Amino acid sequence: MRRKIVAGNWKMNNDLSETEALLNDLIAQMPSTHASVMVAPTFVNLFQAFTVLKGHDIEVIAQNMHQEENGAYTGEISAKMLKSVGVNTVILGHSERRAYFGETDELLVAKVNTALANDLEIVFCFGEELEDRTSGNHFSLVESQLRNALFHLDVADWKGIVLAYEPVWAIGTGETASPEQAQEMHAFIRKTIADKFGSEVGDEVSILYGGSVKPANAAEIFAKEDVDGGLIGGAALKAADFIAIINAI
Ligand SMILES: O=C[C@H](O)COP(=O)(O)O
Repeated sequence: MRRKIVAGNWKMNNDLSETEALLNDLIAQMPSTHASVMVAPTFVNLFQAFTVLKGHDIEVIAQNMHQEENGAYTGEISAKMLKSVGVNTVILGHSERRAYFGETDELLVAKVNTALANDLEIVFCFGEELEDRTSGNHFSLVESQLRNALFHLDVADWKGIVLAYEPVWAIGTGETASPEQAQEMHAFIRKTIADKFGSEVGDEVSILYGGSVKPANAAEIFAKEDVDGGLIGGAALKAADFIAIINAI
Protein backbone atom coordinates (compact mmCIF):
# COMPACT_ATOMS: atom_id res chain seq x y z
CA MET A 1 0.00 0.00 0.00
CA ARG A 2 1.32 3.41 -0.93
CA ARG A 3 2.19 5.29 2.23
CA LYS A 4 4.33 8.15 3.45
CA ILE A 5 7.62 7.03 4.95
CA VAL A 6 10.55 8.78 6.59
CA ALA A 7 13.42 6.36 7.16
CA GLY A 8 16.75 7.17 8.80
CA ASN A 9 19.71 5.15 7.59
CA TRP A 10 22.35 5.59 10.27
CA LYS A 11 25.02 3.76 8.25
CA MET A 12 28.19 3.00 10.31
CA ASN A 13 27.44 5.62 12.95
CA ASN A 14 26.43 5.51 16.62
CA ASP A 15 27.79 3.07 19.18
CA LEU A 16 25.51 1.58 21.83
CA SER A 17 25.24 4.61 24.11
CA GLU A 18 24.89 6.98 21.16
CA THR A 19 22.16 4.75 19.75
CA GLU A 20 20.25 4.80 23.04
CA ALA A 21 20.66 8.57 23.36
CA LEU A 22 19.45 9.31 19.83
CA LEU A 23 16.48 6.98 20.17
CA ASN A 24 15.49 8.54 23.50
CA ASP A 25 15.74 12.00 21.92
CA LEU A 26 13.51 10.85 19.07
CA ILE A 27 10.98 9.40 21.51
CA ALA A 28 10.94 12.66 23.48
CA GLN A 29 10.42 14.83 20.40
CA MET A 30 8.34 12.58 18.12
CA PRO A 31 5.41 14.47 16.63
CA SER A 32 2.12 12.88 15.78
CA THR A 33 2.42 11.94 12.09
CA HIS A 34 0.58 10.05 9.38
CA ALA A 35 3.95 8.84 8.05
CA SER A 36 5.67 5.58 8.93
CA VAL A 37 8.90 6.42 10.71
CA MET A 38 11.83 3.99 10.51
CA VAL A 39 15.39 3.95 11.79
CA ALA A 40 18.20 1.64 10.66
CA PRO A 41 20.92 1.37 13.33
CA THR A 42 23.95 -0.84 12.84
CA PHE A 43 23.41 -4.60 13.30
CA VAL A 44 24.98 -4.81 16.76
CA ASN A 45 22.53 -2.27 18.14
CA LEU A 46 19.33 -3.61 16.59
CA PHE A 47 18.29 -5.60 19.65
CA GLN A 48 18.82 -2.69 22.01
CA ALA A 49 16.98 -0.38 19.61
CA PHE A 50 13.90 -2.60 19.91
CA THR A 51 14.21 -2.52 23.68
CA VAL A 52 14.43 1.28 23.83
CA LEU A 53 11.61 1.76 21.30
CA LYS A 54 9.18 -0.74 22.84
CA GLY A 55 5.69 0.77 22.76
CA HIS A 56 6.72 3.60 20.43
CA ASP A 57 5.70 4.01 16.83
CA ILE A 58 9.16 3.93 15.26
CA GLU A 59 10.09 0.85 13.24
CA VAL A 60 13.59 -0.57 13.57
CA ILE A 61 14.90 -1.79 10.24
CA ALA A 62 18.21 -3.32 9.06
CA GLN A 63 20.76 -1.84 6.68
CA ASN A 64 21.67 -5.03 4.85
CA MET A 65 21.45 -8.81 4.91
CA HIS A 66 23.28 -11.80 3.38
CA GLN A 67 21.62 -13.64 0.54
CA GLU A 68 22.14 -17.15 1.96
CA GLU A 69 19.93 -18.56 4.68
CA ASN A 70 22.94 -19.59 6.83
CA GLY A 71 26.40 -21.09 6.54
CA ALA A 72 30.11 -20.33 6.57
CA TYR A 73 30.00 -16.61 5.79
CA THR A 74 32.15 -15.00 8.46
CA GLY A 75 30.91 -11.63 9.58
CA GLU A 76 27.58 -11.85 7.80
CA ILE A 77 23.97 -11.60 9.02
CA SER A 78 21.07 -13.71 7.74
CA ALA A 79 17.42 -12.89 7.20
CA LYS A 80 16.47 -15.32 9.95
CA MET A 81 18.79 -13.56 12.40
CA LEU A 82 17.14 -10.24 11.59
CA LYS A 83 13.68 -11.72 12.04
CA SER A 84 14.71 -13.28 15.35
CA VAL A 85 15.39 -9.87 16.91
CA GLY A 86 12.17 -8.38 15.51
CA VAL A 87 13.27 -6.82 12.22
CA ASN A 88 10.60 -6.85 9.51
CA THR A 89 12.21 -4.55 6.93
CA VAL A 90 15.67 -4.50 5.35
CA ILE A 91 17.42 -1.96 3.15
CA LEU A 92 18.95 -3.61 0.07
CA GLY A 93 20.95 -2.26 -2.85
CA HIS A 94 22.26 0.89 -1.21
CA SER A 95 24.82 2.59 -3.46
CA GLU A 96 27.46 2.27 -0.73
CA ARG A 97 26.97 -1.51 -0.75
CA ARG A 98 27.19 -1.48 -4.54
CA ALA A 99 30.31 0.75 -4.62
CA TYR A 100 32.34 -0.48 -1.63
CA PHE A 101 31.23 -4.11 -1.37
CA GLY A 102 30.77 -4.94 -5.04
CA GLU A 103 27.05 -5.69 -4.84
CA THR A 104 25.76 -6.35 -8.34
CA ASP A 105 22.24 -6.50 -9.72
CA GLU A 106 22.65 -10.28 -9.87
CA LEU A 107 23.54 -10.48 -6.18
CA LEU A 108 20.64 -8.20 -5.37
CA VAL A 109 18.23 -10.60 -7.09
CA ALA A 110 19.38 -13.26 -4.62
CA LYS A 111 19.07 -10.89 -1.65
CA VAL A 112 15.60 -9.74 -2.72
CA ASN A 113 14.43 -13.33 -3.10
CA THR A 114 15.81 -14.35 0.30
CA ALA A 115 14.28 -11.34 2.01
CA LEU A 116 10.85 -12.01 0.52
CA ALA A 117 11.09 -15.72 1.29
CA ASN A 118 11.65 -14.74 4.94
CA ASP A 119 8.75 -12.26 5.00
CA LEU A 120 11.04 -9.28 5.21
CA GLU A 121 9.88 -6.10 3.55
CA ILE A 122 12.50 -4.40 1.42
CA VAL A 123 13.54 -0.80 0.96
CA PHE A 124 15.25 -1.23 -2.40
CA CYS A 125 17.78 1.48 -3.28
CA PHE A 126 19.03 2.44 -6.71
CA GLY A 127 20.06 5.56 -8.60
CA GLU A 128 22.46 6.92 -11.14
CA GLU A 129 26.03 8.22 -10.83
CA LEU A 130 26.86 11.79 -11.78
CA GLU A 131 28.32 10.72 -15.11
CA ASP A 132 25.05 8.97 -16.02
CA ARG A 133 23.15 12.17 -15.41
CA THR A 134 25.56 14.47 -17.19
CA SER A 135 25.57 12.17 -20.21
CA GLY A 136 21.77 12.01 -20.19
CA ASN A 137 21.83 8.28 -19.46
CA HIS A 138 20.08 8.48 -16.08
CA PHE A 139 16.67 7.19 -17.12
CA SER A 140 18.01 4.14 -18.93
CA LEU A 141 20.42 3.41 -16.07
CA VAL A 142 17.62 3.53 -13.50
CA GLU A 143 15.37 1.45 -15.73
CA SER A 144 18.11 -1.18 -16.04
CA GLN A 145 18.66 -1.29 -12.27
CA LEU A 146 14.94 -1.94 -11.76
CA ARG A 147 14.74 -4.44 -14.60
CA ASN A 148 17.82 -6.39 -13.54
CA ALA A 149 16.96 -6.69 -9.87
CA LEU A 150 13.16 -6.60 -9.64
CA PHE A 151 11.49 -7.54 -12.92
CA HIS A 152 11.50 -11.25 -12.06
CA LEU A 153 9.10 -10.62 -9.18
CA ASP A 154 5.41 -11.52 -9.14
CA VAL A 155 2.77 -8.85 -8.73
CA ALA A 156 2.04 -10.14 -5.21
CA ASP A 157 5.66 -9.59 -4.16
CA TRP A 158 5.25 -5.84 -4.53
CA LYS A 159 3.27 -5.71 -1.29
CA GLY A 160 6.66 -6.09 0.40
CA ILE A 161 8.67 -3.57 -1.60
CA VAL A 162 9.38 0.12 -1.10
CA LEU A 163 11.60 1.84 -3.66
CA ALA A 164 14.23 4.41 -2.72
CA TYR A 165 15.62 6.49 -5.56
CA GLU A 166 19.00 7.82 -4.46
CA PRO A 167 21.05 9.61 -7.10
CA VAL A 168 24.61 8.77 -6.07
CA TRP A 169 25.82 12.31 -6.80
CA ALA A 170 23.45 13.61 -4.11
CA ILE A 171 24.39 11.21 -1.30
CA GLY A 172 26.33 12.84 1.53
CA THR A 173 27.47 15.60 -0.83
CA GLY A 174 25.12 18.39 0.19
CA GLU A 175 24.04 18.38 -3.45
CA THR A 176 20.33 17.57 -3.69
CA ALA A 177 18.25 16.71 -6.70
CA SER A 178 15.87 19.61 -7.23
CA PRO A 179 12.25 18.83 -6.38
CA GLU A 180 11.58 18.87 -10.13
CA GLN A 181 14.41 16.41 -10.86
CA ALA A 182 13.14 14.13 -8.09
CA GLN A 183 9.54 14.30 -9.36
CA GLU A 184 10.62 13.66 -12.96
CA MET A 185 12.54 10.54 -11.99
CA HIS A 186 9.91 9.28 -9.53
CA ALA A 187 7.22 9.60 -12.20
CA PHE A 188 9.48 7.67 -14.59
CA ILE A 189 10.04 4.95 -11.96
CA ARG A 190 6.31 4.65 -11.25
CA LYS A 191 5.57 4.37 -14.97
CA THR A 192 8.33 1.79 -15.45
CA ILE A 193 6.84 -0.35 -12.68
CA ALA A 194 3.28 0.18 -13.96
CA ASP A 195 4.27 -0.80 -17.51
CA LYS A 196 5.78 -4.05 -16.28
CA PHE A 197 3.48 -5.03 -13.39
CA GLY A 198 0.27 -3.10 -14.04
CA SER A 199 -1.07 0.23 -12.94
CA GLU A 200 -2.23 -1.06 -9.57
CA VAL A 201 1.34 -1.92 -8.60
CA GLY A 202 2.61 1.35 -10.08
CA ASP A 203 0.04 3.38 -8.16
CA GLU A 204 0.57 1.54 -4.89
CA VAL A 205 4.34 1.34 -4.62
CA SER A 206 5.90 3.90 -2.27
CA ILE A 207 8.89 5.67 -3.79
CA LEU A 208 11.26 7.46 -1.41
CA TYR A 209 13.86 10.03 -2.35
CA GLY A 210 17.32 9.93 -0.76
CA GLY A 211 20.30 12.24 -1.13
CA SER A 212 21.12 15.17 1.13
CA VAL A 213 17.56 15.60 2.38
CA LYS A 214 17.59 18.09 5.25
CA PRO A 215 15.09 20.22 7.14
CA ALA A 216 15.59 23.09 4.68
CA ASN A 217 14.65 21.12 1.55
CA ALA A 218 12.46 18.25 2.77
CA ALA A 219 9.06 19.92 2.46
CA GLU A 220 9.62 20.99 -1.14
CA ILE A 221 10.78 17.53 -2.19
CA PHE A 222 8.05 15.69 -0.25
CA ALA A 223 5.40 17.94 -1.77
CA LYS A 224 5.96 16.41 -5.19
CA GLU A 225 3.23 14.08 -6.36
CA ASP A 226 5.30 10.95 -6.85
CA VAL A 227 7.61 11.40 -3.85
CA ASP A 228 6.29 9.39 -0.91
CA GLY A 229 8.96 10.29 1.60
CA GLY A 230 12.67 10.03 2.16
CA LEU A 231 15.58 7.79 3.05
CA ILE A 232 17.70 10.07 5.16
CA GLY A 233 21.40 9.65 5.94
CA GLY A 234 23.33 12.45 7.63
CA ALA A 235 20.31 14.41 8.80
CA ALA A 236 18.93 11.31 10.54
CA LEU A 237 21.82 11.43 13.01
CA LYS A 238 20.53 14.54 14.74
CA ALA A 239 17.16 14.17 16.46
CA ALA A 240 16.09 17.75 15.80
CA ASP A 241 16.84 17.48 12.08
CA PHE A 242 15.16 14.10 11.70
CA ILE A 243 12.09 15.35 13.56
CA ALA A 244 11.97 18.46 11.34
CA ILE A 245 12.05 16.19 8.28
CA ILE A 246 9.21 14.10 9.72
CA ASN A 247 7.27 17.30 10.29
CA ALA A 248 7.90 18.27 6.67
CA ILE A 249 5.92 15.32 5.39
O1 LIG B 1 20.58 6.09 2.86
C1 LIG B 1 20.61 7.32 2.83
C2 LIG B 1 21.23 8.01 1.73
O2 LIG B 1 22.44 7.44 1.37
C3 LIG B 1 21.27 9.51 1.84
O3 LIG B 1 22.33 9.94 2.63
P1 LIG B 1 22.48 11.52 2.94
O4 LIG B 1 21.14 11.98 3.42
O5 LIG B 1 23.55 11.63 3.95
O6 LIG B 1 22.84 12.16 1.61
